[in-house]
Amino acid sequence: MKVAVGSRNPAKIRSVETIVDSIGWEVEGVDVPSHVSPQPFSDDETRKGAYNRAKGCIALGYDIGIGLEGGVEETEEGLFLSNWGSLVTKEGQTYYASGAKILLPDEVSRSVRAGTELGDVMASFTDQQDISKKEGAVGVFSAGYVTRSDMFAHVVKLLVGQYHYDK
Ligand SMILES: O=P(O)(O)OP(=O)(O)OP(=O)(O)OC[C@H]1O[C@@H](n2cnc3c(O)ncnc32)[C@H](O)[C@@H]1O
Ligand SMILES: [Mg+2]
Repeated sequence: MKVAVGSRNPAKIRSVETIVDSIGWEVEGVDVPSHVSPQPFSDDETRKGAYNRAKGCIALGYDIGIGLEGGVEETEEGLFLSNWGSLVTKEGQTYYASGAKILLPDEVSRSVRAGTELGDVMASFTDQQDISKKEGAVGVFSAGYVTRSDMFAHVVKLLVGQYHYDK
């Protein structure tokens, strides 16, 4: 089974590898377009980005494409992190799962609303350039209890699990 993750971000690739290694799926990280803005601003946009990435993998000839997308969602309480995943098969089966959500601190939300990508805001907030490829905002603001890879690994379990339920 040739499986691709629609991203070169090691935090995303690792989260898929962790889950599918044991079922014998080979995984590659590939560059595909999300066809949404670099910083999605709603659940819908984030979910679409995940789906488009998964479809992009199928267009490249893989049997299964997995798309993982990070975004934010405005609520009455403030700006929440929003994460989505989608798994698409070459036969056209499509699955969705969303990831954990946490409220972002005001200081971070202000910069994101003003137009800076969350990854860049987090890089200056933590003084670590590649934080989005490591523990991510979710890791930082959960004191390391749930890293970006942990969070996406849960999404991938939900995706692969739904796929297996159907088989
Ligand atoms: O290379 P890709 O796959 O695009 O990986 P990315 O880190 O840019 O991730 P997304 O496009 O899915 O996320 C959109 C933006 O939100 C940022 N982001 C989302 N979740 C994050 C998190 O937990 N920590 C840091 N940045 C995050 C991310 O860095 C981007 O600026
Ligand atoms: Mg991105």
